[in-house]
Amino acid sequence: MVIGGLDPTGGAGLLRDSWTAQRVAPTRPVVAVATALTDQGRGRPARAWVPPLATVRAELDRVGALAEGGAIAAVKIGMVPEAAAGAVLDLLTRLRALGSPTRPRVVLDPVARASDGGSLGASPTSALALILASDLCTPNRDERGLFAGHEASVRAAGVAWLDKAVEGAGAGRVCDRLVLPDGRARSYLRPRVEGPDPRGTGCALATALACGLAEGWSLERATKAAIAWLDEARRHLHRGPDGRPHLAGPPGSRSRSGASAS
Ligand SMILES: Cc1ncc(COP(=O)(O)O)c(N)n1
Repeated sequence: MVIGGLDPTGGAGLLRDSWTAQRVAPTRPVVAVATALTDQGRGRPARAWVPPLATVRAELDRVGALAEGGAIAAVKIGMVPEAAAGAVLDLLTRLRALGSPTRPRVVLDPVARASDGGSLGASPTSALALILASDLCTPNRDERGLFAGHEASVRAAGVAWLDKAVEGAGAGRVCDRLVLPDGRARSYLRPRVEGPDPRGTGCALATALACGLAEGWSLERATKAAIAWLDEARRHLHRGPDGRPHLAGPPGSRSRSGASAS
């Protein structure tokens, strides 16, 4: 289950999530709800529009009903504009009320800005409310700055935290750090994959992680597997319709040449 914005270039957002889930967990059906339509990648800052809120709410209600029937194993949430934040929070509150094993696990990848510029996500206050109602939050460096000082409430809410690309990994290396709600931490230190930084890596990692959680894996195992999957995927880039390097498209699509697109 993926909830987020539609980036028509497929670099990030719902298309990226859906293609990632199809590659990582090909037998699992994907259900998607669009919280926004975006226009990005023409050398201008990204712009976003929210579909009629009643439609978004109706779609999220449908997801809530599917989850109550035990049909949703995991949820990945990406871009949530301010106008849709209340509706998504209502869904997360509804999911949290479900008992195990019906309750889907929720991975939230906060999206504040597009890498091309342009603000996309909800206010830090609304985003924090969504974080506190999820199971794992995967902010990038800029986004985690928005939530500095809230670590204690995040932990108290039972939410794990994955810091990507933490400082001090050393030359040619990269390290992500998972902090569990009980304070235990696990570091994933590995060689950096050389080459351009493609779009949508945050979306892809969070979705791959949700796919692992859907299998019933622990956070540590799902994180390790998702990081390994993304590191490999970074080796197979193509130039997207926006001229930027993208991860591969849906399974079966050819990875076009021009992998070193910048
Ligand atoms: C709909 C949507 N979701 C997420 C991102 C972040 O991705 P990126 O950092 O590649 O701009 C984005 N630009 N658009």
